[in-house]
Amino acid sequence: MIISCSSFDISFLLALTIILVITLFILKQKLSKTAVSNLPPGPRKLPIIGNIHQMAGDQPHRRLTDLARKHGSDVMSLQLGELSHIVISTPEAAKLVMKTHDVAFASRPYLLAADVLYYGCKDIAFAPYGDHWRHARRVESFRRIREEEVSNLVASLTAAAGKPVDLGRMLSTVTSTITSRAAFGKAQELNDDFLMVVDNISDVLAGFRISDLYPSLKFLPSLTGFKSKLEKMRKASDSVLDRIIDDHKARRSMAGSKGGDGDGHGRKEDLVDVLLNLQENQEDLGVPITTDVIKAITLELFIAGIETSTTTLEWIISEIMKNPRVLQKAQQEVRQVFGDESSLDQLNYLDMVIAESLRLHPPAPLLVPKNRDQEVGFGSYEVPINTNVIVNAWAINRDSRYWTDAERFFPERFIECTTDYKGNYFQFIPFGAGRRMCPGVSFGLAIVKLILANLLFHFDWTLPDGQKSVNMTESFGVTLRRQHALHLIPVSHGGVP
Ligand code: HEM
Repeated sequence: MIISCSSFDISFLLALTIILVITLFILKQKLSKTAVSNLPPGPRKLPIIGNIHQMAGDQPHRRLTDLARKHGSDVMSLQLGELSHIVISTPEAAKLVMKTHDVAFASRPYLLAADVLYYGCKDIAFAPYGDHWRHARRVESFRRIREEEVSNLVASLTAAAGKPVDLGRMLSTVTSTITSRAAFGKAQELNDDFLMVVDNISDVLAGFRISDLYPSLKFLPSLTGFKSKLEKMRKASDSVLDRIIDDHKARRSMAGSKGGDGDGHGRKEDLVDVLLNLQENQEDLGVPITTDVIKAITLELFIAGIETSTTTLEWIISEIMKNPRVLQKAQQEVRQVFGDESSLDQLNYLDMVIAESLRLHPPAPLLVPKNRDQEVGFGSYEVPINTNVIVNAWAINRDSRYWTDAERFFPERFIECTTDYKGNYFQFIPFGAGRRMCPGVSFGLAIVKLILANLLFHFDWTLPDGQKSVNMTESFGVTLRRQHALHLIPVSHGGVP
C-alpha cells in the first residue's frame, strides 16, 4: 500500500476543496459518534482532512517513520480523511498485531480498486478474512521455476556484453516469463492493454487516493475519473484472462483430462489448471470457486510474482554495485560453488546478501494494510473496530535497538542472526507475518536467487561511462521500486556453471 504522488497534486487539492464543503456536516456527525478517549498518541489532526496534509512531501514509509518518531514510536493514531488508522513502527507492536491478536487484525480494508479489478475482492490479498480467503490460500502450489528462462536472460546479456543494458527492464521480462509459465503454462503473448494493467495496478491499489479516504462519498470515484480508469483496466485484463481460461478448458476437454498432472500430451499442470481442478471438485470446498475467483487469483499471483521479484533483484544489484567488497565476495562464492539450481542451497553468503537487501528495501514497505474487525485490547490503548492498520516494515527492519549500524548494507550481520522468513522474528518482516503473511516466499526467493547467481557467475558488472555511483532514489507505488532505470554494463566472464 503506497500513496501515489499524483494523489497529492493540484487536482487532488481542488477536488479536496470541493468535498470539504459537502462533507463538513456529515463528517462532524460521524467523528463525534466515534470519538474514543484512549486512542494511541498521534499528530494533531485538522477538521475533515485529519492528517492527510502531513503525508505529503516524501515517500509514505519515510513520512510515517518521521511522524512515528515524533508522536508515537510503537503505535500511532492517524486520521486520513474519514478513515482511522494506527501505524505500527516497532517489532514489539508488530508482534501484537501479527501474532498476539493475529485473527482480530486478519482482515483487509475495503478498496474500490481491489473490488473492481479482483472481481469483488475474490483474490487472496484483498479478500476479507473468512472462508473464501482460507480456500484461496490453499492455491499456493507454484510450479518449480524454469532454468531455461534464466538461460535466455544470460544469452541476451552475453549478446549485449560490453554495452550498457537496462537491467531492470530485462529482469522484469524474465520474471514475467517465469511467472507466466507458472501461472498460465506458457509465456503468454500479453497485449499492450494488459501490460498497462500490470504497470498501473500497484498505483491504483495504493489505497490513499481521495476516493479511498472518503468511502462514504460514493460519487467521488466517478467525479475524479478513478472509476472509469479502473473499469478500463478491468476490461483489458478480463479479456486476456478469459482467453487463457478458455484455452485451458479447450485443451483439458480435448485431452479428456479431469485434473491430474497435465493434459496427457506432456503439458504440465499450471496454476490455472490447479484452480480449474478445484472448480471441478466444488463439493470438497464448501465455498464456490467461480470463474471470477479463478481470474482474480490468477491475475493477482501473476502480478505479485513479477513486481516483487524484479524489485528485490534491482535493489540487491544496486546495493552490491555500491559495495564492491560485497560484490567480489558474493561472486567468489558463486564461481566456486554454483553449478545448477540444485547447488543454490550452498550459496550461504548470497542468502545473506538477499536478506540484507530485503531488510533495507522491503518490496512492500508498509506490507498490505490490515483492518481491525474484532474487539480486542491493544496494550494500554483502545483501538476502535474498523481501524485500518499500517505496519511500517521499512521502519521496523531498520530499528536501531535490534540492528547495529542499521542503515548500513552489511550482509555479514546475518551470520549472527537468522534469515528465517517464517514471520517469527518481528524485527525482520519483509514478507509480513501471521495468517496474512506472503504465500509466495519460496517461489519469490527461488527466482531471485537463481537469477542473481547467474548474473554473478557469468558476468562482471561495471557502471556506464560517466556514472560514478548508483542512484538509490525510490519511486512511488505499492511496491518500493527504484525511481531511475538501472543501466549497467555486463562483461562476460565465461565459464559454464
Ligand atoms: C521477494 C518476493 C516477495 C516479497 C518480498 C513479498 C512480500 C509480501 C508482503 C510483505 C505481503 C503482505 C503480508 C502481510 O500483509 O502481512 C505479501 C502478501 C502476498 N504475497 Fe508476496 N511477496 C513476494 C513474492 C510473492 C510471490 C512470488 C507471490 C505469488 C506468486 C506472492 C503472493 C502474495 C499474496 C497472494 C499475498 C497476500 C496474502 C494474504 O493476504 O493472505 N508474493 N507479500
